[in-house]
This record gives sequence, structure tokens and C-alpha cells, in this order.
Amino acid sequence: MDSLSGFVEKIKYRNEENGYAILSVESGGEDYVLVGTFPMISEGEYISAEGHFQLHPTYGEQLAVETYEIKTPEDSASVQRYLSSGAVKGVGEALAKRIVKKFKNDTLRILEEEPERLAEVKGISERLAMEIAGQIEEKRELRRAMLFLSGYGIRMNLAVKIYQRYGDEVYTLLRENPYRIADDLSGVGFQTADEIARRMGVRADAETRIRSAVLYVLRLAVQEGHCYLPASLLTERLKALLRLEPENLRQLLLDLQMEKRLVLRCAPNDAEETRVYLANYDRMELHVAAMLKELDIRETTGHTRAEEQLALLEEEEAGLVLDETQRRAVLAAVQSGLLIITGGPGTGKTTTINAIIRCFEAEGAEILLAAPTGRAAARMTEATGREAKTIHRLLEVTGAPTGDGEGDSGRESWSTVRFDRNKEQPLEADCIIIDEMSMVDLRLFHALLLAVPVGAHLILVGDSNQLPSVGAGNVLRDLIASACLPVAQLTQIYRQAAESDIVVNAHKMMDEELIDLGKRSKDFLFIRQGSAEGVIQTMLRLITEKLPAYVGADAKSIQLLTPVRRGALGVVGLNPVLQAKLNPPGHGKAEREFPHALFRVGDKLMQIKNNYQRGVYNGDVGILSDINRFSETLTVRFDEGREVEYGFADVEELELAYAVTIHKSQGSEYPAVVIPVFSGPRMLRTRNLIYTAVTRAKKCVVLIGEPSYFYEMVANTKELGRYTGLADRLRELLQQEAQIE
Ligand SMILES: Nc1ncnc2c1ncn2[C@@H]1O[C@H](COP(=O)(O)OP(=O)(O)OP(=O)(O)O)[C@@H](O)[C@H]1O
Repeated sequence: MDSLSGFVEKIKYRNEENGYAILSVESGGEDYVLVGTFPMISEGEYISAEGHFQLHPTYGEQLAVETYEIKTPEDSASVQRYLSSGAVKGVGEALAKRIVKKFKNDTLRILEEEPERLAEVKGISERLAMEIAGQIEEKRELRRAMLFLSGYGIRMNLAVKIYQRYGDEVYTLLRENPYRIADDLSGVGFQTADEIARRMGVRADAETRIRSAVLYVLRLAVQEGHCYLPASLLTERLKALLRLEPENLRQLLLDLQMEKRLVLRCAPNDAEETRVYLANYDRMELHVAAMLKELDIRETTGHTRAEEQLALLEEEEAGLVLDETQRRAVLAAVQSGLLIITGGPGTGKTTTINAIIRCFEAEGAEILLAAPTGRAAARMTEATGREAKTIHRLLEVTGAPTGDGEGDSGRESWSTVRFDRNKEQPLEADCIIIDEMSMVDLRLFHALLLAVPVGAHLILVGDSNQLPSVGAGNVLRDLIASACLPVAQLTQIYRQAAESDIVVNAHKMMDEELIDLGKRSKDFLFIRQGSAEGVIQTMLRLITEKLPAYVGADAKSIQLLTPVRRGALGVVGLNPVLQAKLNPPGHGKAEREFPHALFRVGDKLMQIKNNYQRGVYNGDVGILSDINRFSETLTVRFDEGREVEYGFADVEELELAYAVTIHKSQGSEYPAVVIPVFSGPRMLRTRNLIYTAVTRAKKCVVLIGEPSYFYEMVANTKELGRYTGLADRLRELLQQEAQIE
């Protein structure tokens, strides 16, 4: 361990979110660089730090700090230096000099014990004296809390978060119920609170412990995509987490229900067990069902004029005759408040959307188009020739920085997401069309419905065989499964599409027809390879040599899609291999090693979480255009040519994107796609997954691996089961209505 003490000359960089900072410290007449997490440190303070000196390739020697203490300056010279540094707002160099001149070696005691006496100094009013005292007190309090919290093994940045939330109540709160921090604070998991509680001597069977564990297990379930858990599964997971059999669980659940933290619901089918919901998910399901019911108004007018428009359209576009389901979908769209259009690739979803737009436009209606991701919105814009936005932008999202994790998973916290378009200020539109609806989760759908104005038509379009949304819920499927909302199911594959084996085989997967992998196809190829190394070599040859010319695209736009993150054939293993080949180091090409990856100018990168401040969203892809060592920033040029700057401390939001998981590829299309097909976790060897991957390709898909694994995936219809109740809620509501009638 190395140590160093000195004055903080300058804070060169600070991340306000997590306290990570780079300091320039003067010690014994020399300047040193210190890096680490330093919450609440100010220039001019005297720091005593321990850590390890390391040699940074660009910045030279720096001390990576593990622990540190802020020392109170003792001699009058140090006190003066501290006060003049700007650490105390309202006190500059001249004033600091006067204070020390007046109180000499007693300055520090005066500051702490009799701050009102500061007013004796010329130029300091009583108010300023109290303000200075307040600041010094606040810093001392924070440091005291940090010390207390670090005694329970709490990391510094978490300690700041806890202190910011509870202030001086932190001491009593932690003693009474340390689990509160896991319940109240996003980013704090049960395990963290449990460890604190253990150190505080809380019993393993304490009620506070079990209550907190219940809420935690339900929050984790939400992160897995569930809206509720069946009671027995909840109990099972609790047992594993707590390592004991929780007693009186039923009563505890009822108490939590009384407190409106969760809701117990009987399943509609008596044979099924009780469903346990977090209160807000229960509310959202109910609310969504109720809003859909309101929207689902069927009219009888508008029919004839829409027929006229369709006739005109067919006249203008040679070869286009809408089939019966497409025609019915268009007519239903103009006559219903709500319509769901679903179908596989090439069944004419876009064609139908365009026909619908035409009918509404002919009536002078205001139309809004949106999709869940930037890429899907860009494709919708291209396909319709009209601006389509992301749903977030449509709803005018505000607030919500990233990095505020929910639970232990580091996902974004919704508590800070605000939409300016909502019930009070709904969208201004007569018709709203949403594409790629399979990617919309319950929360976003709820927000969208709130903003749909009375009397507007809402048209939801998607392929329900795609993977479900990343967030909780299985909205599109539930809407269809409820069987009580108007659905247009498109089934016919069109001529142009029917020539493509990508489209034909995608439909075969769903229809359980055998796919001949030996067929000489123009756009659907399977290359046998038994080893991971063989797969990698074939993949490299395809991406760098064969495919670019074949599909007429540059190598970087050819996408490798894999089911997994880890392992040689996962995202983490493949990206550096592809990077070395597609964007090798070069003279004058800046690069930098970050804890999670090496980035080089020219790299293809993906944003991996929503960042509303920067306006970049999970799944957005761009090219790294600049690394600036001086300002410590990266610049990424995203698809639409927009440049976004990242501080070095925020680069964890970015990942190399030569290879991405199939989950992350949802809503995107690529000229060519390469997919390794190999053994892997059973839950990732499903039909939905391979179907989603294959249908991302526009011109060519190449699968590399063992045919048996491919067939196994196609046969595996066991989807990642999600516990969602929206379909039941819809049925309940509509049945109630039928009974009343
Ligand atoms: N009724 C029709 N008559 C003739 N051609 C049609 C008809 N409907 C669709 N097509 C053609 O079929 C092809 C696929 O249609 P479209 O792009 O609308 O399907 P999609 O369901 O949106 O496909 P994907 O999901 O792959 O984007 C297009 O070339 C389109 O012009």
C-alpha cells in the first residue's frame, strides 16, 4: 500500500453521479495525480490517501486511491490556505487572510465552536458568518456519516447516496431497520442491506428481513420480465434467498398488502394459485386494461370513403391488390378506436400501414407514427416516407439520467422517468400507429395509453412471434391472447417476399415445417462447423471477404448475432476478434483501454442503456469518431449523423457492437447477418430466439455450426415463460361488461 498526504490543488474531473474523480494534489512541493471515488471533496482540502501507485500509459504515474481521509488543517497557514481555496463558498483569498489574521491559531476552533464570531472580521456579515459555519458543519456531518457507514462495509458512493437520502436520520434508521435502504433506494440490493443487518446483529428470522426479501424477490422477478409471481414460486425463491423457511408468510403478505406495497390476486382459474404483484405492476395491468377498453370503440362510419381510397391506391400502384385480411385491417383501422395488426415477415404489415395512413390523410387527420427503438423508428420513417419517432420522444421524455440502477441489476430506475405527454397533456392526433409492438413493455405501454387523446385511433403493429420486450410484460401477446380486442392477423406471404428463403424459412419455423439446410439458397445459408475455432474462422472470412461484395454493403454493417454474452462465441469473446480484423490499430488512430473494453476510433459501438439526457437509447448504434484525452471525452456518431459526447467515466454505457446479442438486435435490420449455432444454455435455445435472429437479415443470413442445434432450437417452443396477467384483466373487464349488458 502506498500513501500520500497533501492539498487538493485541483479537481480535474468529477462524475457527480458516483463521486469518481481525478485530483491534482500537492505534496512536499510536488504534484501528484490521485484517482478514485471522492464524494464531497473540495479544492483546498488536505487529504491523506492510501492506495497503489500505477503507471498510466498516457498520464504517467497516478495513485489509485482505496481509502482516504480529509484532515482538518491545523496550523494557521494551512487553515488560511484551506479557506482561500474556494472550498467554502463566499470566502476568497483576501477574506481568508483577514480571518486568520484576526483569530490566528484559534481560527479552526472559532469556525467550529463560535462561528458567529466570524462577523467580527471586517467584511463578514452575521449572515455570511452563519453560512460559512453551516458549510463547515455540513462537511463534517457528511464525513461522520461516511465513517459510520464504512464501518458496516458500505462503499463510499453508496454511503453518499444513503446520506443524501436520509441525512442525520441515517443512524437511527440503520439501527432500527437496515433493510429500509434496499426498499427505498434504487441501486441497493437486498444482499447489501442484509450484510449490513448481519453486522448489526439483526436475527436471520427477523420480520424486517423477510419483508424486505419479499419485495426484493418481486423486484427481481420484474427485471426478469414477470409482472407477478405465483405464491409458491415466491416462497421457493424466498427460501433460497433467506436460507430459512419463512414463518407466517401468508400474514406477512397480507400486511404488505395492507400497506399497499403489494397485491394478492386470485387467478381467474381456481386451479391456479394466488398471484403476488408489486402494487404498481398490479395497478398498471388494471389501468392498461381499463384504458384499452375505453379506446375500443367501434364505429360504422368512414367505411365507404376508405374503400374509395383503397381503390385509388390499387389503381396507382401496379400489382398491388390488398388481400382480404389486409383490406379488413384497413377498414377496421378507420372504424375502430383500437386495432392490433400482426403477422410474420413479408405479410404486408408495412403495406397495410401505408394504406391506413392514406385513408386517414385523405380525411385530413393528424397522424403520429412511433416505434420503440431509434432504429425501428428510422425504418418506419423510411417505409412510410413520414417522420416516425421513438415512443420515448413521442411522449416527450424528460429527466432520468442513467446509472441509477434498480435493485442489483443496474437497470434504469423508472421512478425518475417523466413524460410531458400524459393524461393532462395528451398527444395531439387523430391516429397513432405504433410499429414493432412486440418490443413494448407494460410500463411504456401504460405511459403511451395515458397520452392517447380521447377519440383517437390507436393502431398497434407487430410480429408476436418475435422475442418479448426486455422490460416486464408480454403486451402484444397478451392483447392477442385475450381474444377480446380487434386483431388483424396477416398470413399471406407476398410474391417478392416469397422468393426469399429468409422469409419462407421464418414462416416454416413457425408452421413447424422442415427446413432443408442443404438447399442451395441465395439468401439463407447453413455452413457446418463442429468447433468454436472453426466457427470463428468461417465467420471472419464471411464478414471480411465474402459477404460485403455479395450484399453490397461494407463489412462493418454486417452483423454478427449470438444468443449469449459469455464464452468464445458470445458477445464478449467475439467482439475483440472482430475489432482486430475490422478496425485494427493504425497510425494516428486513437485508442484507449477502459476497464470493460478497448475502444478505438472507427469502432462500431452500441449504447446499452437509456440515457434521456443525451437522448440515446438502449440498442442505438454508432461509430466512435473521436477520443479526446485532454477533455477526457469520446464522441460517437450515431446512425442519423448525430454526434454524442461521453465523459470517460460514462463509457460503461457503451459496448463494442460488431457482435451483439439477439435480444439487443430486436427492432433492427441488417443487410446481412451471421449467426453461430452451437450448444448453449437451454433457455437460450428457443424458436423465438432463432426466428428473431434470422428475420433481422434483409439480404442474406448465414448460420454457422451444427444443424442438430438449429433443429433443436426450432423445435423448442418453450418460451421463456412470463407471468403476466394482462390478458386475464382484459377478459375480466369485458366479461363484466357482457354481464351488465
Ligand atoms: N397485397 C399485396 N399485393 C402485392 N404485393 C404485396 C401485397 N402486400 C404486400 N406486398 C409486397 O410484399 C412485400 C412485403 O410487404 P411488407 O413490407 O408490407 O411486409 P411486412 O410485413 O412489413 O414485412 P417485414 O416484416 O419483413 O418488414 C413488399 O414488397 C410488398 O410490396
